[in-house]
Amino acid sequence: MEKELKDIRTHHLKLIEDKLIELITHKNRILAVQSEEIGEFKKNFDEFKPLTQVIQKTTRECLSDFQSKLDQADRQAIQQFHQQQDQLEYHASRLNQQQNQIQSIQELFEQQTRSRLQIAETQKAKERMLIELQQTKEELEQKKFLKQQLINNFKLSQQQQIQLQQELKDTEHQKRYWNNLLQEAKGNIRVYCRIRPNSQEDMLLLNGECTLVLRVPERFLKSTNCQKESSFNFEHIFSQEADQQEIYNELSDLVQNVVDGHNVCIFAYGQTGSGKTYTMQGDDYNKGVIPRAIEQIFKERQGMLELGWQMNIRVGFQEIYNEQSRDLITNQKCDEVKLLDVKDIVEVADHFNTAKKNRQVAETLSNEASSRSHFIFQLNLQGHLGDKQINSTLNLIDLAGSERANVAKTEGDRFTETKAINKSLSALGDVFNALYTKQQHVPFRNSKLTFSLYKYMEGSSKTLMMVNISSRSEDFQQTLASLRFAEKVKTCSIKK
Ligand SMILES: Nc1ncnc2c1ncn2[C@@H]1O[C@H](COP(=O)(O)OP(=O)(O)OP(=O)(O)O)[C@@H](O)[C@H]1O
Repeated sequence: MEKELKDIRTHHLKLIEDKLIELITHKNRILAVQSEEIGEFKKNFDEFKPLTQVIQKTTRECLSDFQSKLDQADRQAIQQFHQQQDQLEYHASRLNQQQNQIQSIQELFEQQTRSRLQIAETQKAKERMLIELQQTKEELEQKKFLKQQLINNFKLSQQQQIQLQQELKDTEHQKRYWNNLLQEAKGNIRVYCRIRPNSQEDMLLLNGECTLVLRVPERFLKSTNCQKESSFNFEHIFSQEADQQEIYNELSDLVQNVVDGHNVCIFAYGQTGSGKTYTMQGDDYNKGVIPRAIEQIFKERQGMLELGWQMNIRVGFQEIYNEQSRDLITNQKCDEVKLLDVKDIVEVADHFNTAKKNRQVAETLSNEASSRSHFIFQLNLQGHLGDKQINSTLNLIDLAGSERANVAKTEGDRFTETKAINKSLSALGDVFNALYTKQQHVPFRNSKLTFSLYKYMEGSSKTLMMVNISSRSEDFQQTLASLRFAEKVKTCSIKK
């Protein structure tokens, strides 16, 4: 076995060796062929070298020629590009123009569409208006018919109106007659009292609307010889709380008497500062008797004008100081004031302002003249309707401060003033007494005040004395004096 293996190996080795020898021989043959081919190639190369150089040169020339042609082509291409760009821009601008034109056309189109819509709406509105017109026409026809009916009714009611107006005139006449009777029943002279709101003291006690109790304050008990308490009765006593409207309500029927054709005098009496001017004139927010009376008379006049009356109103403003009378509009001394025609309340207010200014000037010249002088506002009413006539005057008087200073203790201007005031106020008391006790002789010539007012106080005239008093204990003596004066005036009406 081992021998067999050894033989096989030897055989194979022999085979490999043969193969290797064969390979090497083949290789050598190839190498020989190759070196032969290289020698051949080298020989060929040397032969082709000048040709190669010619080819290279030709190639270079070709390249340079090609390059210059390429440059030329480039330039041409750039030139063409610029030309085309110019053309493009030209076309672009044309395009823009065309676009703008298209836009304008579009806007025109939109406008047209809008106009068409508007026309359609106008058309609709026109149709609506035509319908409305038709309706109005029908309504007009109806109204025409109604108007004719109204004219017929109006003619009928005109006759009724004439009848009613006649009845109204008769009623007015009767109203005046009854109002006068009522005033006569109340007395031709009335005394009201108003307490100025200025203290919490209990010097004055109200007992109902007509009775007032005056208590003598402690410190005056020894100096006065009157009772501790005195009671006073008047037609009406206004408490401290009473406002301007409440006051006016109580005397507006007197003002009505003027419209009914009777003379009326309303006096505000009292010591300085007791509220006379406040009661008569008031202020911007609390109108007093004068502005309210003016309003009432103008209102009444309007009613009478509507009933066919011819009416004329005149006003005058007077001041009496130291027994001298002065017209506050002309600012001249006078015996009788000049009455001025007035159309309306505004004109009266204008004159009032002039009077106030003239009074203020005098006041600054002669120290508190307004407290020391009497102020008279006069309103004359004249009217006629057929055979009926009215000629009456309303006198609203803000008297000088009534304080009874001891004349003997005063000197100079104050002496003259006090004397004049005392004289005129006592003359007023005397005239009241003589008038309402029906004395033969009425001493109205005793003072400028009574002389100015006498003719408005006699006959069917009505007089109201508004006594303004203070409730402060330091004013006790003045309050007592005022109440006593008022009581004296009141007794005149009782004696009647
Ligand atoms: N009832 C009242 N309610 C409110 N204020 C009042 C009232 N009465 C008077 N006054 C005020 O008291 C002050 C004095 O009043 P007023 O001037 O009316 O007094 P008078 O009596 O007219 O004085 P004189 O005699 O000096 O003119 C004023 O400021 C006024 O506004």
